Amino acid sequence: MSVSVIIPAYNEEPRIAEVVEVVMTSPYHRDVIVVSDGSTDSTAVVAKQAGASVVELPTNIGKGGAMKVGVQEAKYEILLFLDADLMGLKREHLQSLVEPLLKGNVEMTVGVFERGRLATDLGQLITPYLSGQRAVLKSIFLNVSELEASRYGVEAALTQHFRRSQSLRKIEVLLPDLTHMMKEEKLGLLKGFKERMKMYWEIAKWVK
Ligand SMILES: O=c1ccn([C@@H]2O[C@H](COP(=O)(O)OP(=O)(O)O)[C@@H](O)[C@H]2O)c(=O)[nH]1
Ligand SMILES: O=C(O)[C@@H](COP(=O)(O)O)O[C@H]1O[C@H](CO)[C@@H](O)[C@H](O)[C@H]1O
Repeated sequence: MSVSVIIPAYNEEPRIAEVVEVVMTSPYHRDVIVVSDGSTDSTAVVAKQAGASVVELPTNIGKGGAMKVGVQEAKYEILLFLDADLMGLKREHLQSLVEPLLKGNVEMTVGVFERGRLATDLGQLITPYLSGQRAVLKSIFLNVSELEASRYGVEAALTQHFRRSQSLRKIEVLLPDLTHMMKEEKLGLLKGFKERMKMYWEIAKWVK
């Protein structure tokens, strides 16, 4: 069975190729969609060169909106979401994320970094439900309301949807030796911290 991979990306030119290239080597990830969310750098060009289908949004609409646009383009029922700034991604990680859905055991997996880097491991230990690495069924994703407006609240909203349901099943899967680049590393300490606070505010709105 095939899987659609959706990678929302905002100004990820230096990082996107590594992620797309790994996904392209995987046997069942035939549909690889990068949604460049109003990027002002060459994210879209680099993603295309690496082999992805690219949707270029003219303005930045936020992560949740970008994911929804990607889902509307997706060919398959199993969706795999990945962040564009992962460091150390391997085919085994993709397999761990999608296998429980391929077997029909659950409707969503959430990937948790393990032994990546202390700072990102700790973050995910405290709030695993925020992880951007997850596989979910398309029909369920499309049932969650207001994801377009959720920005960084998208993962919290998805997790809430599962918590409230009697029937939907999810599991956490460990992703060894994987990490991502933190906002402070991408943007500098001050701007990164400001963006982090904005992100927490966007998440808080969805934790009801
Ligand atoms: O407005 C935005 C902000 C972020 N992203 C993407 O969403 C993913 C997670 O964002 P980020 O790395 O900023 O989150 P962090 O991991 O630092 O919390 C990355 O692929 C970003 O490029 C996006 O598509 N639109
Ligand atoms: O884990 C977290 O607390 C945040 C912040 O991670 P960093 O402090 O930048 O390592 O990152 C995640 O949360 C966002 C909101 O759910 C997701 O959109 C990101 O994909 C995810 O990396």
